[in-house]
Amino acid sequence: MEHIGSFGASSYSLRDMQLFRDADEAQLAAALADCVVCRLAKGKRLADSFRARLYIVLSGALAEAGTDGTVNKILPGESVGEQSVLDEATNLADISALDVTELLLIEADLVWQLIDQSNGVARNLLRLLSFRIRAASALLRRRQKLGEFYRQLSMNDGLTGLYNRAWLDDMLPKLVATARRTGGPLSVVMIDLDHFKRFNDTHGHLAGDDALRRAAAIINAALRPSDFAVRYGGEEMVVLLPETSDKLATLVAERLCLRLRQVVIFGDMRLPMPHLTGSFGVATLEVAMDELQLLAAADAALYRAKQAGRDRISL
Ligand SMILES: Nc1nc2c(ncn2[C@@H]2O[C@H](COP(=O)(O)OP(=O)(O)OP(=O)(O)O)[C@@H](O)[C@H]2O)c(=O)[nH]1
Repeated sequence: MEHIGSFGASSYSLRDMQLFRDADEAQLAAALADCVVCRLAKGKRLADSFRARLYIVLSGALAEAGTDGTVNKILPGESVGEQSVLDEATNLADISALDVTELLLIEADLVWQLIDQSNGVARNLLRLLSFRIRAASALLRRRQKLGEFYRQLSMNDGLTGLYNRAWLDDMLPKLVATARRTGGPLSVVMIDLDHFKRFNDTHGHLAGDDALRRAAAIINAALRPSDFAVRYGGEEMVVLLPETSDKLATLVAERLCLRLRQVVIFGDMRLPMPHLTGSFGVATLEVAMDELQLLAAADAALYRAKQAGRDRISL
């Protein structure tokens, strides 16, 4: 960074600077006359490792790079470093010149002096900081929303919108632990669509995808808000039923089985497989079981439902 003279000897006007707007110009001009004006070549970083200072852009522009890849442009009349002056820390993280840039450099002591002497400067500084806090909060809110969006994406299955296997692996142990702690029942229903390979072979994979989406929507819509539907893999789904006994889970599975059977995939009954059916395996957590054994029990029950002729439930 090259020192090119004093502010008093330069042709720059205080009127154009946010921090000095509506403040006593003559008083400020006298106070700032000896301050250094320096020039930063295009692309050069504003390296300020040892002292907290305020910089006001006189011409050109600075780029302040955030840790999230955002770039904040600082234009003539705007300043950087207010916060580092106030908290006496050097935090001019990653600031570089977008163009040949001339800066007014004000040492921290002088900034404090100006604040003490001028209500206008103090007010402008507060306004600036308030604006920055608002901008930072808005950015934080945007990031939170984005984070929530990606969290949802990572938990849900892309085709059906049901929870995915990763969510199940995370959540089922927690549900099991809760059931153990409270002593309440926990049931699961494993669901497998019947003859789905034949459905795909007959109507094509895209129609198969569509049917799978329909089946998932039917199952999801038939559950209580406290239940969870998960795509377990392929055409297999799992329903988690907290606070649900084996008797109640059987009723739920029967309802799901009936609802699925009633769905009309193709209105034209002359087409092969105009309906979808599913087989359902019900299991309820027992004292010695962990989550894997609970799923294995539901899977074994599902196998029995398939063996018994499909389109039915089994315990
Ligand atoms: N369209 C579509 N098909 C899928 C998807 N995931 C799995 N499948 C198909 O589902 C079929 C499952 O076939 P199988 O495991 O043989 O079972 P099935 O034909 O349903 O027979 P049963 O289960 O014994 O009644 C396979 O053809 C898979 O390709 C998917 O996301 N979309």
